[in-house]
Amino acid sequence: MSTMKVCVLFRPLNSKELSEFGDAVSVQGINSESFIVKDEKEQEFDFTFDRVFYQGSEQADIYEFLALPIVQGALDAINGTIITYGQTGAGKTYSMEGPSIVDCESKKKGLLRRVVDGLFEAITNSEKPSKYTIKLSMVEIYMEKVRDLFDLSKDNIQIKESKVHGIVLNGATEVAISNSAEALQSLSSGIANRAVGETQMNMSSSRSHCLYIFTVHQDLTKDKSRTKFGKLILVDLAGSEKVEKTGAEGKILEEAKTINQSLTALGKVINAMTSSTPGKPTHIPYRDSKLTRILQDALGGCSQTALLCCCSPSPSNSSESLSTLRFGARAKHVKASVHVSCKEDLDNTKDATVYTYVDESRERILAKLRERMTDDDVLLLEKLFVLEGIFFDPNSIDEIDAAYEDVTSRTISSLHKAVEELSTGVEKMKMENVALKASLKVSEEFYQHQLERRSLCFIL
Ligand SMILES: Nc1ncnc2c1ncn2[C@@H]1O[C@H](COP(=O)(O)OP(=O)(O)OP(=O)(O)O)[C@@H](O)[C@H]1O
Repeated sequence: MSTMKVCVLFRPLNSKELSEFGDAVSVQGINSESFIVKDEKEQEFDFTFDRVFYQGSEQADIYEFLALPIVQGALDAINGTIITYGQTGAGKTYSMEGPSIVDCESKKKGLLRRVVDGLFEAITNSEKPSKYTIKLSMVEIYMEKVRDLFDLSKDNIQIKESKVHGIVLNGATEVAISNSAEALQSLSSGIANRAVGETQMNMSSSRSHCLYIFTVHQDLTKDKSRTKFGKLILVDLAGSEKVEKTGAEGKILEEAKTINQSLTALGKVINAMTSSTPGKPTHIPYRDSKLTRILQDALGGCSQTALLCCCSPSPSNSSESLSTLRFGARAKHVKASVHVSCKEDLDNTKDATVYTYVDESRERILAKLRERMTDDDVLLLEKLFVLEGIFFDPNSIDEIDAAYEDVTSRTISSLHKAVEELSTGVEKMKMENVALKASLKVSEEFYQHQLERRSLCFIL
């Protein structure tokens, strides 16, 4: 099942484009999925995506088509990512925030506000006997450093991985939000902090990636033993334009290279997912950038992803628009399956709660067992597997992590020690070699001397 939805948005022409090129556009729509784009040489390129939003499209339509299924997924513990991609000024932030996050007429509200409203609306209307808790984190990635937008003093957040919670931003502020108004307040303070950070670091927001991370915890109240959680990440990427080609120097060039690296990493991850064969493990290079690492468990494989390729319709930007569209076209081939993150109490009779992380392999094993056994027997085996450590027991994850780190650091230090011992041994052997050579030389000279004496005696 393909869960990568790729859409294209052509924003309206801006005043600069109108004054330079009038109302000329490089895009010719065919229908709601296909269009043609002309490059500077008037060469035409066909594209087909899941949906095209032409100039004048409604923000509500974009939300409903692109984001709503992902919002619903997050409430069902399916991780999801919504990414806006495109050159600076193409409409990424406008799509996320609208013209302003707070002060904005209802029709123009961006994805963020609609996602928040969608989450709380679904919770209110939910017939499930569940208790939901939503938490929000906001971070910015600039020059490969992750900064907490709720606390600018945390400017180098580390990324960790836990088997229970997946990718975790170590120490990043998580704000509990219980309604749309609270969410809006937090979002606007994060966005204001981003502007403060921009001034502090003398950079532009278009040179950093901004991530809005919503975590939805769901406790099934009737059966307190089950907790599900889904993560929904909205990503407003840095501008994808090729600044290197413009002859930029110094800091701007460094920024451009870093952005390029992380967008390339994103492209590689998408390509790796695209070329993967079901059933065959493929290496997906999530660790190549902070961006892909953070998105690891909310991108591809086990999650639902949507990419909004934002483009200018102006002929003056056709080259950048084509580059954005090619990125989107590659992403379009992603095939993935949906995965549910779920912690489940398997033994309510015990004081200590035993949670089991439901992963795909475990589900596969259980499905196989269910073919031959009764549900009760499978449940019993499942408990046994947890006790025997055959299935993962997330309660011990911290201990496992700590033990793993411990073993790793012990291995590294014993390797260091071995290298030191080897170097000392080599030095010792070198010195012995020098001494041996010297004594050999003395012996040779002595022998030579004896030979000369003998031959002299013989002559006499
Ligand atoms: N869908 C749209 N409808 C109306 N105006 C838009 C739309 N998209 C963008 N604009 C206008 O274009 C301007 C630039 O858009 P925006 O700031 O969203 O670009 P961006 O891609 O986020 O750029 P950056 O990389 O600098 O963040 C906005 O100020 C907005 O006025």
